[in-house]
Amino acid sequence: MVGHPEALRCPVPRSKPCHFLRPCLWMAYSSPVQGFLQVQQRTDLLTLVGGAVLLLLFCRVSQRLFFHPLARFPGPPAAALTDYYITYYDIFKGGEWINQLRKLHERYGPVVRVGPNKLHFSDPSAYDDIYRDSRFPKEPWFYDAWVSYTSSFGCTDIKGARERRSLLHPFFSRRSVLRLEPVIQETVDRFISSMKQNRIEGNVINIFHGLQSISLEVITTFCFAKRFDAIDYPGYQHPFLAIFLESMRGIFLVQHFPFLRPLIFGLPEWLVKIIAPQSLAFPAFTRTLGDQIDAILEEPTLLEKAEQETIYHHLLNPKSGQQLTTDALQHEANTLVAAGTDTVANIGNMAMFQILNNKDVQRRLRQELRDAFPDVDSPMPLEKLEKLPYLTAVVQESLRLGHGVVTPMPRIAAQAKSIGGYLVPQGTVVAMSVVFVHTNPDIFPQPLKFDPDRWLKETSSGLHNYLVAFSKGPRQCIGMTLGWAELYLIIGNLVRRIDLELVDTTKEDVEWKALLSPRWKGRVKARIKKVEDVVGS
Ligand code: HEM
Repeated sequence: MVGHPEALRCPVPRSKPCHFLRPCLWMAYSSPVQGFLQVQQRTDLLTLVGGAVLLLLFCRVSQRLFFHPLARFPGPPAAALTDYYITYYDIFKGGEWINQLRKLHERYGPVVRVGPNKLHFSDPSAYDDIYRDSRFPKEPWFYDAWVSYTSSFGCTDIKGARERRSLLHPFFSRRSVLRLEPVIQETVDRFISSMKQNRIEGNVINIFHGLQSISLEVITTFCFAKRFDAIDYPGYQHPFLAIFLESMRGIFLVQHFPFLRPLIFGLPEWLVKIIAPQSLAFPAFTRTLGDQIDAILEEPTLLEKAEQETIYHHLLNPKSGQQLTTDALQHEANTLVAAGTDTVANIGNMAMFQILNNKDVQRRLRQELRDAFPDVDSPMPLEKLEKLPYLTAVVQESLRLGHGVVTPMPRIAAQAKSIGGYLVPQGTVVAMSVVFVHTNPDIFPQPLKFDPDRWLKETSSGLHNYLVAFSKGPRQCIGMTLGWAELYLIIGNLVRRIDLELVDTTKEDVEWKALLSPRWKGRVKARIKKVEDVVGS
């Protein structure tokens, strides 16, 4: 009706305006004035909406700060208001969340509110309360980002996870791992041969990359009966390993900004390459593993022809009673390869640095291994390595200081429960990084010192309860037996059969930032001093 004569004629239809009012009314409904009024109305509307938003915000802020069930727990107000508090340390400060957690616990005590609905604990007693409770599911917000919701790792449904674990369990049993020991040994042998070759060429070795290629070879052989031949790559830098590391960064990004997921997976590759090239790593990672699964599904005889049993024998076993979709097979592959590669390499990296950096540890370990295997040519069976007390203590101490997974793994308190002595309301997201158990000075005096002897004292039997690198409870690491086996065989063989020395490496090189696992700030570099003997040379 704007500007319509009818509209001008009957603004006040029932009362006849006096002469004085008429021009005023005309003015009021003429275009410029009406425009002004419209602007006015719009401003009013904006003010109204703005006011409503501010009111809602005010209510939200007050609810989170003063009336939320977690309001009584101490912590920074910013964390009580938004989960982006953690995002800031995880993403913008690049893996600084654990350091910030340390500061928060120093300031606020053993329990800190780290998100609107999240608590983090630092008292070791809380670890069992959280992770051993079979009623506490994994938190979907955290685990969905791994694009492995139907896998053993990513499944947040308690019953679903139990079923998947029971399907996988036979493969990870002690008996299975012993049966597969020759695969690990053969991989370590190839690695030692390649190190000898590097020595001839005068190359310094990046220990972490070397160990990553061993663990990748082992897990892909176990999964798909296929080697990636990562050990044969120059500098042990198989492209898959670079993709793998980048994809971890991409996952963290998607975790904090879930709206990015359809962008990464939906947009054409050329566009993502321009906008966020690093995020392409994850699709590339899953594609590489997807290709392995497609190959098995197209040619099932690949598994039959395999020299040893593989994980996919179990997953595709019709007798299991579980029919896995292609997506589920893919998710499990993502999980197994990621979980089996980085963890072992990280702990091994810490172990080799500490051994080579500490002459006394190196001397005692070598002596024990020499006594057990006087002939350097003789095989070093896992069962015999496991009986060596000092080697065992070195592995334990490496697990303690290498941690395994450092980012706090969140669980949902399915019921109100006392955790670390604090009554936590039902529905709260609770977590505790293993770092707070492994570096607790009351349990491990001088916690940052690499001291294998702490595991050998008569009083140390209770210490095992506080070695939680593989976590605890119903979602404890399913590959724990395999992880231990790899560490015994890698460390035992490397220390007994070659004489390594560090090159330009200091303890700052094993400082880390948290990106699920520790991400080393530097590199542990070493070269062979003397070859006592090398298998396959
Ligand atoms: C030293 C080596 C290893 C360490 C320190 C380690 C540590 C861990 C930790 C802390 C978890 C619990 C994660 C969570 O709470 O969500 C876990 C889970 C898992 N790990 Fe390991 N791991 C190691 C080796 C392996 C290996 C070799 C495999 C073999 C594929 C493996 C497969 C898994 C799987 C499938 C899960 C998920 C289990 C579940 O949620 O039910 N891990 N690991």
